[in-house]
Amino acid sequence: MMYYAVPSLLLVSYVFSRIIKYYSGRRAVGYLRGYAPALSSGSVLGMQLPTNIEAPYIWNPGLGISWDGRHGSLYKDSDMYSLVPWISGPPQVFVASFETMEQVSAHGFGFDKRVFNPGETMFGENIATTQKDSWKKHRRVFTPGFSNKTYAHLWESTIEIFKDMMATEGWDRKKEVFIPIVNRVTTKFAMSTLCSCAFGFPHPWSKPPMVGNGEMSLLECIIILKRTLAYHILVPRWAYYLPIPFLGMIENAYKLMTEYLQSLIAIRRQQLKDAKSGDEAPADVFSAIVQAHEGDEKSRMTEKQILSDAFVLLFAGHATTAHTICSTIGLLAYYQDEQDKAYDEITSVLAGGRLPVFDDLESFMHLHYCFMEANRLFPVFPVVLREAVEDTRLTTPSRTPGKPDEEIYVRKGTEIAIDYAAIYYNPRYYPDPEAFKPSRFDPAVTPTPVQFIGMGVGPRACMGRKFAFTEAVCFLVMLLRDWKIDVALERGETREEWKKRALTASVNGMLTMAPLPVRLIRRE
Ligand code: HEM
Repeated sequence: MMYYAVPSLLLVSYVFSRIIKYYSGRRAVGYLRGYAPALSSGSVLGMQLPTNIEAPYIWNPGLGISWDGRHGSLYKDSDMYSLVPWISGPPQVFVASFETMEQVSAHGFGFDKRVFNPGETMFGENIATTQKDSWKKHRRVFTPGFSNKTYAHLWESTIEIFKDMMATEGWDRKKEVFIPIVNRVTTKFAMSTLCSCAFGFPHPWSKPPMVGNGEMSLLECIIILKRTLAYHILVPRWAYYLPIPFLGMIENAYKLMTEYLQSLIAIRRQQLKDAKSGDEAPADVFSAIVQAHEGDEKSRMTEKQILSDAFVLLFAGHATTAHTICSTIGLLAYYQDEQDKAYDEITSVLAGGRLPVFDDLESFMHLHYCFMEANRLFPVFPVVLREAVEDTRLTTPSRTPGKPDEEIYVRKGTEIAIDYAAIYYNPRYYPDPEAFKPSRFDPAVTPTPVQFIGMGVGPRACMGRKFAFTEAVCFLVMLLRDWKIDVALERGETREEWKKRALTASVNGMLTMAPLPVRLIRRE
């Protein structure tokens, strides 16, 4: 009898604790209508298990819930719904209206970055994860690195790296080039420009920087860390000492990245010291971060924070831009009329076939709009998370004209998911949302242009916005100036079938494009 009593008691108390979790979760989301999955959408456990988002019963929505549900099927008749998990994860409120997004993104309404942030598991607190005064400190440290001098240098470097890429790949000697996976090219390109202009060290196309005495490239090391982030959160430290090859690989990548960043920091400190006695010091973002180990209390950071910020810069600064340049190329390959408009703009600005200069940036507005529209159709972050840091009120306009705003009271600890994907695919905000229409952002064509929110809104909006636009526009000008981009069809495939195969994406931490095949045809 006793044999069964203990397990039964444990089972009963577990079930009881889950019931309490569910009901306190319902109270936390102000009893907002929604779903009761077993796991919350960002749950680490859920990332490893198969996901489903079919209403009415969603058991594991997974990180892809916003992207998979971008056409709004989960919202029914309101712009808010809740996910209250009963096994693991915090209660969540998903919001898909501009008004609520602004409320949650602004300071002072009781919302901030999440207290437990998976982005901190590897290297600790950094600019993208921290809150309040600590965040202000990180932001202050980064700011001088994002100057016009940086952008002008970035423009020049983009041109140089573009030429290096063309020569090294042998494309500059060809009339037609087949690129089976554009994603790889744009990733390497964005990494090269970031290394040169944010970190101040070269990343030649033929000889990318290596980590750990040539064990693997810097890019490969970052990719391993990105793909295995969930293990860092789930697996306890002691497990890495067990003879399990997979965990050994993660630990090795982590160790190599730490050593690499520490050596970069040491070299830069020395350069900055030498510069004080005459040499010219690099004035990039990395220098700004590295120098934060000295100075007053207001801006001094620990070695751990410096290392974590350097890693975030390395990651956020290349993967996001690479993804969006890749999707822009894919869309321009398919929508030839938009590519023609971009080409006409380029030939009119670069009359006489001259090279573009940084001062031309604002003249390529159609390319800006193409990049924004690519970001709208394939947002790198389909959802952005915040947390209620106090009990607070959340409102959203009613969908029924004349009815008062919907209002709920959320408890401290509730996660708010700003559903960018659902906003972007909502015809109320972006008419004909499936279509690639860059001119929807253009005030000269659309009297009330739509809003660009793809780099966040409010004080936590993207620091690298101008960096990304400068690089992307310059890269696209260089590419389209000399090459017509076209879809690369498989035998017997139609353009429509290519679109279904290639212009598609899935969530893998962030949104990831499917392998994108294109052809480049040299312009006469
Ligand atoms: C197309 C390219 C990019 C996109 C779509 C993008 C998107 C975003 C978004 C949506 C956020 C806000 C996240 C939130 O509210 O929680 C953000 C923050 C950030 N981004 Fe970007 N980003 C891009 C490029 C870059 C680049 C090139 C850099 C650096 C060189 C960068 C550095 C950062 C940093 C440091 C933050 C954190 C800001 C803070 O919390 O104060 N991003 N980005």
